[in-house]
Amino acid sequence: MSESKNTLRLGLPKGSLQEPTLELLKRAGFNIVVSSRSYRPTVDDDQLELRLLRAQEIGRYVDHGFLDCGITGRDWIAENNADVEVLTDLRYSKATSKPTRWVLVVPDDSPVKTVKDLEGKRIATEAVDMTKAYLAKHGVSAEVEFSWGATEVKVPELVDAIVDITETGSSLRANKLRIVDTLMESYPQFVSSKAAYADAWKREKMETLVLLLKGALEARDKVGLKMNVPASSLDKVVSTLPSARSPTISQLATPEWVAVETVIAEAVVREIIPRLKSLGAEGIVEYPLNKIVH
Ligand SMILES: Nc1ncnc2c1ncn2[C@@H]1O[C@H](COP(=O)(O)OP(=O)(O)OP(=O)(O)O)[C@@H](O)[C@H]1O
Ligand SMILES: O=P(O)(O)OC[C@H]1O[C@H](OP(=O)(O)OP(=O)(O)O)[C@H](O)[C@@H]1O
Ligand SMILES: [Mg+2]
Repeated sequence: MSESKNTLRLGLPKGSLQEPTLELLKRAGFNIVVSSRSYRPTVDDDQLELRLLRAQEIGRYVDHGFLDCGITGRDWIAENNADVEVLTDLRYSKATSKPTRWVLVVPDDSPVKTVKDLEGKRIATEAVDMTKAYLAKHGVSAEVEFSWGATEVKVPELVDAIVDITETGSSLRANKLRIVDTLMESYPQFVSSKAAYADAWKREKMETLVLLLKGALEARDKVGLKMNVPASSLDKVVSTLPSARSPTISQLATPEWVAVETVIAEAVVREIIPRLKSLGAEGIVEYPLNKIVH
């Protein structure tokens, strides 16, 4: 076991968050290979030592110091009451960039309208403590039973309501379920043990990782756009571009033309390009971005 000072042991979540997390690390510049059945992925950075663990357990293992740091959902860090340093929220999810939501859910045709209607009833969930704390906050006394998963199938035959995860809502629709309330929103977080945070080398390594991960996330839905524009329509072109900062404008060799370069949301490109074209822009080039670091 290499316990040398210059190694950072990072836990990555197996399960729902595995693929999006490896994809994000790849965009951040780290190529990770997970061979089948192996929970020790390899990475092209010999200062990193990786472990794949259940998302539910990473917070606890960081707290206890088996891992220096880890990426896992804020929901499980809170549920485990893990005493860790949160370096950052990482705004990605399984399928979209929306957060995971833990929701109180009943069958579409249930008479339950608010949490108060669950007085004396039964609720199944994987997040028992979160659910108990929520009921206590609302002064409702109901039985909360732990569910190992496939929780949607348990209403209405086994329980009156469930508290489960939703992202896109498709599982709820498929199971004809209705949301009564939201208990928590969660994104993955990058967390560190107190000891790793106090170690100058580890802390710097983690801060670099966080910078690269955030840069990769920031660039994810954006593209670069550059074009040549007649100087006479420059003002109109600039007001068409929804850039957060002003675009870069450079003079071309011919005085009547300028080059414009900017970063915009990929979602608006298909509307903007025809407008730029109609304003006389030429040589419009759209290119992908790997990272944006502010
Ligand atoms: N559909 C989803 N969309 C976004 N995030 C999700 C989704 N499902 C789970 N997550 C997030 O992934 C983490 C792990 O989720 P969960 O507890 O459901 O375990 P899992 O990895 O899906 O394994 P399993 O559900 O099979 O036990 C949590 O932090 C959760 O917020
Ligand atoms: O709103 P949606 O986008 O449909 O996401 C919600 C689903 O995602 C999770 O399941 P997961 O993929 O973790 O499988 P699981 O049933 O094994 O937990 C969760 O338990 C829901 O079933
Ligand atoms: Mg799951």
